[in-house]
Amino acid sequence: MSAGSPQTAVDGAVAPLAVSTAPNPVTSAGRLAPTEYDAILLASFGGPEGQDDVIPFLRNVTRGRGIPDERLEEVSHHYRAFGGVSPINGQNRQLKAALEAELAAAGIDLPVYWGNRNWEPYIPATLQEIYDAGHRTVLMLTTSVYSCYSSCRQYREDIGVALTETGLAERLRVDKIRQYFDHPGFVAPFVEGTAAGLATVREALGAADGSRDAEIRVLFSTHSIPMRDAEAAGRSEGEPRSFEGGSAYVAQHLANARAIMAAVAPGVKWDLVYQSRSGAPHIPWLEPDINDHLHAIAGADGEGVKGAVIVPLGFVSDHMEVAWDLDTEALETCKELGVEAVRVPTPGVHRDFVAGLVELIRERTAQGTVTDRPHVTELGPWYDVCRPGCCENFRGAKPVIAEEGVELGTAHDGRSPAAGKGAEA
Ligand SMILES: CC1=C(CCC(=O)O)c2cc3nc(cc4[nH]c(cc5[nH]c(cc1n2)c(C)c5CCC(=O)O)c(CCC(=O)O)c4C)C(CCC(=O)O)=C3C
Ligand SMILES: [Fe+2]
Repeated sequence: MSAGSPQTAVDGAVAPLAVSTAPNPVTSAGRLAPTEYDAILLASFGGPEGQDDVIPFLRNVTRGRGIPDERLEEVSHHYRAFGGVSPINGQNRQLKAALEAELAAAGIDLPVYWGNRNWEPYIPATLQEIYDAGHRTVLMLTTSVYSCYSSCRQYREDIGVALTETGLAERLRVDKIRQYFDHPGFVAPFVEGTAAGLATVREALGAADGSRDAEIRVLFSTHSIPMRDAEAAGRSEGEPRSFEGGSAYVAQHLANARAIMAAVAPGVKWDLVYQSRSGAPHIPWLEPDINDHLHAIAGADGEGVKGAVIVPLGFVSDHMEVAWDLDTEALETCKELGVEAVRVPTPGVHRDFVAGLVELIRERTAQGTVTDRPHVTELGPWYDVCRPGCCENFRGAKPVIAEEGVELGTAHDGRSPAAGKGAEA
């Protein structure tokens, strides 16, 4: 793909995202019938709230994951530089408030509870709070949207372990909203941000007319994960598909990036790159790293890239992985290389994103049955209930929910209306 004359509008106009509501015969095998839920659980990563929390938080995150002490030491400095406070909790409080307001505006009477994997409020305490308030049928919405162990199975395991440890396994039903990477509510803010970012970089190069687009690269950035996890993402006995790049995680990002570029600037070159690698050096993770890639395309022997639009496609909010690894490190690399760069916002509390989350809730509830499941890639809409064993945990099986053949998390002790479960025709 090369540009001499730009193949794209330079006035900031974007083409509409190609949204499909066609059912996917493959993933509909993992659908649940509409259900009368009585609470939403907003589940997230969690982060420290002060300097004293930093080390205990990092120990929570890395427990049993084989992350070297030097890496923990290194990452602790990122948090220390922010006063020990991760932006993620504040962002989740804002998201919860925005979701509550949007649900109320839509006339949907569902309370929203918040629980984290790695910091207070912890998921087990939140499940207990939900139960004590009399709710029995819970729909979990996670702030992590793609398929891989860290983004999907680990959340399902944390609920499985929490239900088991709190003794609520037979008393509380917890289902999960599909991985929603390709829901238009998640993708639309990136379309808007990428178009604006491209306009800014063109202007910085003195080429608002797009005449230097051949020197601009859009870099879609996501969290690196170990190759073994990447290969196991979305893979299971029941999954008939093979995925581009050998990984559902990779394929989902590539498909999203294509959808965004088709809407924004079909003539501009782009790449998928990775960030925030941890783990021992001899263990292979997804590459290229964003900083290495910037050197490769813009350095002395590079391809002459002079402008970069950095799109944090893997993330829902501007938390530490964005604020540090992109805004501090990657933008610094761009400066060193003389590359004009902008970092596009994450969905955060963008109105399209919040409205999209309410749509995702509505497609699952019997209260306001919606059968459309919009998606902007051919991979989705993703499964409501995962295929057996998908996104394998190589460190040993744990109790898990929202997986075919697994009963855990499907029972409740009866306050809320009995809800039929099973795949829809
Ligand atoms: C796929 C993915 C997402 C995106 C999906 C999602 O959002 O869930 C994500 C998000 C996040 N990751 C975060 C922070 C950390 N992740 C770590 C470590 C790791 N992440 C991994 C993967 C992912 N991580 C993996 C494979 C590891 C290695 C350890 C392991 O195999 O489990 C470590 C340990 C130190 C280090 O190695 O960096 C920290 C501190 C924060 C909070 C930021 C804040 O505080 O604002 C967020 C949102
Ligand atoms: Fe992480």
